[in-house]
Amino acid sequence: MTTTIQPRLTQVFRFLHARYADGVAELAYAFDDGEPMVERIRFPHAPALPRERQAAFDAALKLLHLVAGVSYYKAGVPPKIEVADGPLDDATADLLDALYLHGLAEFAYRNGLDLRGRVNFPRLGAETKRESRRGGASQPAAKALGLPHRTLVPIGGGKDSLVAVEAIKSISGDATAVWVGNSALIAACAARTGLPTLNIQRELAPALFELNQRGAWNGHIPVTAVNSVILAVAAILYGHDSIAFANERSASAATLEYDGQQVNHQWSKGYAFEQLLGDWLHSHVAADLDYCSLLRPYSELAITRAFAKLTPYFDAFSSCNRNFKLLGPKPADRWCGQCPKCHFVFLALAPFLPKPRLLAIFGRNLLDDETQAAGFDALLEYKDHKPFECVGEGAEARAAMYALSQRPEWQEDALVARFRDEILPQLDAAQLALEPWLEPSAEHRVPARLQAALKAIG
Ligand SMILES: CC(=O)N[C@H]1[C@@H](OP(=O)(O)OP(=O)(O)OC[C@H]2O[C@@H](n3ccc(=O)[nH]c3=O)[C@H](O)[C@@H]2O)O[C@H](CO)[C@@H](O)[C@@H]1O[C@H](C)C(=O)N[C@@H](C)C(=O)N[C@@H](CCC(=O)O)C(=O)O
Ligand SMILES: Nc1ncnc2c1ncn2[C@@H]1O[C@H](COP(=O)(O)OP(=O)(O)OP(=O)(O)O)[C@@H](O)[C@H]1O
Repeated sequence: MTTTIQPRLTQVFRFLHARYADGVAELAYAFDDGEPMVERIRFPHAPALPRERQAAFDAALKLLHLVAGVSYYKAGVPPKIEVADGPLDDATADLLDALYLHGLAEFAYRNGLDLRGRVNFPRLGAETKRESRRGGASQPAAKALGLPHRTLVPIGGGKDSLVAVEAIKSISGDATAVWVGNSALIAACAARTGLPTLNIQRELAPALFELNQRGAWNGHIPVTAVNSVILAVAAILYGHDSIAFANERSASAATLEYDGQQVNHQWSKGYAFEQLLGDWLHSHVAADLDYCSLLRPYSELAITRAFAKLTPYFDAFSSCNRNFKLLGPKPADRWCGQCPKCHFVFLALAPFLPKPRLLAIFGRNLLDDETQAAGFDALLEYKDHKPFECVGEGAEARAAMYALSQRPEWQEDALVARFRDEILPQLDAAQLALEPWLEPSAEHRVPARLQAALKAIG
């Protein structure tokens, strides 16, 4: 029984089954011979699936099962992984090995675990591969399905996805604002976009919370990967040919390096994961289903500059992750004002907004509060590493702070003055310009039909 299992002592993590009926996907997992833990994803008003999309849907659902398993696997991290459907082809196993290793790197680091050599998804053996090649079924090559030219744009309640929405609207792209979960804040942002909306519900297995209470391993999981594959299933089901996330260039930068391994809180928002999943969807699901990030060429500072023009969202959005907890009470204010996301977004918007406007958004001046010094120091990578949160690079935080230290309206505020007097003398002034951060880089996977939207951002 799951209720009696000691998760940290388990030997096998088992992927039991993935089923879909009437708009509900059921994903089942177990430790050892324990009771199934079942996660459910609900797709509202799900249309009947056209027959020509069935194989693509099945492939996407199978990947969702494997990817969403990361929430449960982490509770025990047993030495063996079993997949009831049988071993995986190399591309699928590579994707999952990378996701579980790098997406759980922060979890492993903070729990003193080492997952290297431990995460091994079962692969087809050489003999099986030879057999299947003889039968003509080697590496899968998915067909184009003639999916409608429509884009799913995920909404996270923060600034980034709203910049992506407005960029797509600026080229009159046909798009749906979509979000996973039941956040009222995200729903309000999605409604404000004026786009058609789609709200997919996700229910984690209650057994996971029981395991957590009984001392399971716990920590950060690569939630953007889970949301991405939920949207891949939705794209096939509802008929969209593209999924445009809003993951910035800075998301690829590691939070810290430890024992020769990069630990990146935002790994599944980074470019390496985008490439792995984008290629996998092309080869295993549909040649005409594109997965990309519309903000990939841009730094956080380029994005906050773009967001500073989107005034209609100012009284609806929040980047503070405390709003998005599944369990427990939500904060009274949209911005808690204490966490790394609040610190970073305040700092990164400050160079681009009139000061009274910024203070109205946050209801306070975080840079004139000495008690917040340690939080801002971590953002600047001064005496500390970057926080385990979705924040920009240390160098861009330093560039923003430097810009403020040159502005009369900011330079007397406690933490800006402290930066000027204590931190600035230790820095190389040539590395502190804001302008280079506003230049887009060339690296992205935005499909040709959406590339005009990139110009609306930069
Ligand atoms: C909202 C939040 O930040 N949650 C993280 C927090 O969880 P907490 O225990 O404080 O509360 P709940 O969110 O209610 O979660 C309860 C437990 O459920 C498990 N869980 C939840 C969601 C899920 O997808 N899988 C799960 O296993 C987990 O055991 C929770 O304890 O701390 C947790 C432990 O460190 C984090 O796992 C929770 O993070 C959520 C998965 C989450 O949605 N976080 C996003 C706000 C987030 O971090 N986004 C990243 C995106 C980068 C990436 O994809 O890696 C970001 O903004 O940086
Ligand atoms: N609940 C969700 N459902 C679907 N997509 C989500 C959800 N939460 C976040 N995302 C998406 O994941 C990506 C990364 O999220 P992130 O939190 O960085 O973006 P954001 O909320 O738009 O901006 P901010 O950085 O200000 O928080 C974005 O594309 C966002 O839309």
